Amino acid sequence: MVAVSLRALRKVFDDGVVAVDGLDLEVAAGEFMVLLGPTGCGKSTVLRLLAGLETPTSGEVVFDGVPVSRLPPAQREVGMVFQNHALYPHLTVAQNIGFPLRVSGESPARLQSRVAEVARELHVVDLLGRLPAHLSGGEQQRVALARALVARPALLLLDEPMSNVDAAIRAELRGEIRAAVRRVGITCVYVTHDQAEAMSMADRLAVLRRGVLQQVGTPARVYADPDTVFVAAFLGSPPPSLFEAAVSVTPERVDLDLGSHVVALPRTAALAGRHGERVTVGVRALRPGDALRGVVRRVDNLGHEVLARVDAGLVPTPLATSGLELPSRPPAPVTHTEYGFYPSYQPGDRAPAGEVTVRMPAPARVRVGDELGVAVAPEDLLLFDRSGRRIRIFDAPLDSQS
Ligand SMILES: Nc1ncnc2c1ncn2[C@@H]1O[C@H](COP(=O)(O)OP(=O)(O)OP(=O)(O)O)[C@@H](O)[C@H]1O
Repeated sequence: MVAVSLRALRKVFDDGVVAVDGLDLEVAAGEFMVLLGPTGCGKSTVLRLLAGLETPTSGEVVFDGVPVSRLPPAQREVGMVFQNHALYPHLTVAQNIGFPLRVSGESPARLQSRVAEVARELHVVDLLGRLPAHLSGGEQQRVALARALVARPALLLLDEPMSNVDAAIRAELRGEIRAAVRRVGITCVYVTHDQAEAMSMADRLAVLRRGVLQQVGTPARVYADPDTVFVAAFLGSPPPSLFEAAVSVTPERVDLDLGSHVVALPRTAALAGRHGERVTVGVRALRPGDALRGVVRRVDNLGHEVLARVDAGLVPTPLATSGLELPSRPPAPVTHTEYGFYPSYQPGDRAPAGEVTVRMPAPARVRVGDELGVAVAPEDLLLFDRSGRRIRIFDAPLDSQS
């Protein structure tokens, strides 16, 4: 197990693309770190820099305190599984797993014992005699992982390893991969653009945007306490609504004017100097109540709960202000209740303009076209300034009465 430090890491490709821009990141020995971000944000480039497949333009990759940026891949003790982790089709599982050791000239006895050992760890002992064509997607995945681990690397790098796997078994595989990595006991950096994968697998996750680190922390912390509007929007299920509001500060009170409704906010230092400022507000899911009223535009029945999208007449944040370059698909018009165990939302989806999501325990008698009241409490609101940085409204009360 190795501790990894990335120090002011920067990678500019020959065509001028800045893929990684001043990245500082610490990965503790034995930690499972997930790099998360939209396509093109530089995740794979970071992994390739760790593996030694790319050389940094500036900055340093450090393993256990030792700079390794100039070391070739073979000297870094790194195991990798990339998106197209093709197994060799004419070799058995055992031969596939043992392949890296055969190439490095390992003795047959040692090769065999090591293959047996890693096959036990990855639960593929029963598959050793099979050809890859006779394995399920999940089994191929485990074999690829075994092959990456057979040489006892100090660091495991996984780049969207499940992208070729059926969506249906991906959730199960997440748990399997996580458990296998834990059994083996190895530092791991895992790249994905799938927030569910990141949230369920990471010890900590690092959110990247255009090569710049946005936030790093435990999934629970980053989800609940995002530093930027980009992070809030990227880690949202259901997708957050983003809308505009104005702050009003008087000696007595602080209010947030949503247009159709005013919410009293705590009198805290974070808001003191912001009278008249327009802010971006993010909300994930609200409860029924009587603060806002609107018409239900969409209903998702998830079995255990019901999500209703309510057009509450809020002023949507322009995409430019939100800092999101995520593809925003036009919302499909939904004229009926959608049933399903998982929301049909994709990472980066946003609620359509002016709509908020209301979460209700199932069963809930709500239909498209109904009018619904919505509660809004200050705790539901994530506020961001014009640059997209979070305004933490519960920090530092202005006085003891607040
Ligand atoms: N060899 C290269 N030459 C020039 N530009 C490159 C090269 N490799 C990557 N890039 C660019 O660097 C940026 C980051 O790419 P990278 O593959 O690291 O992103 P990513 O977040 O892993 O995306 P994805 O999820 O699509 O794999 C992109 O703009 C990409 O086009």
